[in-house]
Amino acid sequence: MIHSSLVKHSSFINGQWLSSEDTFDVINPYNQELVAKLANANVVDTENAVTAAKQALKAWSALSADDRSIILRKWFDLIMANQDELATILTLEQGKPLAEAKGEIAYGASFIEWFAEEGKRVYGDTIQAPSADKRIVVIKQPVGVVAAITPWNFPNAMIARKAAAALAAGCTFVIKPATLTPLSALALAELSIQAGIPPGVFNVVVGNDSKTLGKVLTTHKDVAKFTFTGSTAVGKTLLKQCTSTVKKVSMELGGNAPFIVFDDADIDAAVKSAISSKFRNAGQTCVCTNRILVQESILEEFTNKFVSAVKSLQLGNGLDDNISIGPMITKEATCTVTQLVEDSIKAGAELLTGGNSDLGENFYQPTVLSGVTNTMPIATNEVFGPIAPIISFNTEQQAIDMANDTDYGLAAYFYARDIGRVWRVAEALQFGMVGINDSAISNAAAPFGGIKQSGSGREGSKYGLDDYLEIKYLSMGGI
Ligand SMILES: NC(=O)c1ccc[n+]([C@@H]2O[C@H](COP(=O)([O-])OP(=O)(O)OC[C@H]3O[C@@H](n4cnc5c(N)ncnc54)[C@H](O)[C@@H]3O)[C@@H](O)[C@H]2O)c1
Ligand SMILES: O=C[C@H](O)CS(=O)(=O)O
Repeated sequence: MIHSSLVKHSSFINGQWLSSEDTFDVINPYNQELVAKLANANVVDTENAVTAAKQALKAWSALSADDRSIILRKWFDLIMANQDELATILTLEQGKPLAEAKGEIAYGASFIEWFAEEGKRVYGDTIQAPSADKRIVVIKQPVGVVAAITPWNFPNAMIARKAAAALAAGCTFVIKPATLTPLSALALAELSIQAGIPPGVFNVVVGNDSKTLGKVLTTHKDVAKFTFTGSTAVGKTLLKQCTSTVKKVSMELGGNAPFIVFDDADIDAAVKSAISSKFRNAGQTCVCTNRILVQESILEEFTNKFVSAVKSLQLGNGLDDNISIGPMITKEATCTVTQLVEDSIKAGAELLTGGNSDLGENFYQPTVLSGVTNTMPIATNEVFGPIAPIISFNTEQQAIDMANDTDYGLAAYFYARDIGRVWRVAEALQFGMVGINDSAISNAAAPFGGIKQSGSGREGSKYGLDDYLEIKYLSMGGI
């Protein structure tokens, strides 16, 4: 168990901490030890959270963007002042190495800093009217109460990335974080109090009956907008549930990122980039490299250098120094990747390094498979684990066709130096985000999001507010 003033044990609704006899456990993925027992929210609690957000909306949206900015900036300052403690809580509930957890806290906070300023840049229009006695004005207003559901793999940043834009736009917010990793969200709630965010503006509902709580958030008539980050399968279910009240919806879903290495690439740079993109968060990242496509003429050189680098990665407890890969989130997740590897080897792939680990039930070694085809399970599924499948190709068009042969369209990466190739491949790849000689693509200034079955909408950047604003057209006659 962890003892910190930022560790909270119940939902946060209308500025109050809820209590309940019914509890659920938060478990440390490293050793399966109990981290905390939390009060389990129910339907009524969730409805009360929406009501609190609706009641707080008028006053919060009536504040000037500057006044909201001051409060959000204070929230950012408090998060950064508590970065180490927040990171420790995050690693205890999610497992990632502490250095990555600290990075996630700063990354999540950067969206609050970004939208504290961006909220001041909501602009409207005046439009030339068709007749002299009319005037046309376009204004933008906050959509209203926003409900959100987020995943376990980035338990701080996925919430901050949404709440920052929603609050800056003048909306109020109800979040149901992942059942496996609720502590980071509750710590943000505690700091929201200290920042002066009024009761009802930021509400956190925690519970282990996601389906029931999610049904309230996707069907409640007072929720104007629903935003989800998670798997494509769950996203489709929630999207359907939102139709009954025609909510404004944004979806950040699954991915199947290709990492293409062409024969004109800087191979050493490509190896380093592929390692960080593949093994960040033990491969449990939506924009992780999922398939490595290497041109035949450089396949041996790239593979040898990549395998050598993988063998230097250290598996262990995220709280310890010099650990590059922590545990996977659950035993079930480990079993899933084990099956994907075994099925691909049966289909003809070769294990170059890695495989099962004796460190514990949630551990799987950083693994490289060669001789993989784009139709093997390890290439067609979102692996969400520390497995690097290497697929060879001959021509540029073959690489593009293989990269695009997926229902996902979130992130893609490629390494090349010929300027003509860079433009041809960048424009041909069917993904929302493309890293060119770069795989560190996530930041608050850029529009994060996907196409196809990776979702809709964008988070971060000047585009990130659009999802939380409604356009209103004013027609003035009789002038
Ligand atoms: N595109 C992005 O920005 C992004 C970011 C992070 C993760 N992801 C994706 O999320 C997935 C991994 O996260 P996960 O395992 O938590 O995903 P998940 O879809 O299983 O769960 C996500 C959230 O939905 C909740 N949930 C699950 N079933 C539900 C239901 N029937 N009704 C209501 N809520 C429900 C969970 O409790 C959790 O809070 C991967 O596919 C990954 O690619 C995408
Ligand atoms: O897993 C999904 C996250 O959005 C990854 S990132 O931290 O935004 O790159």
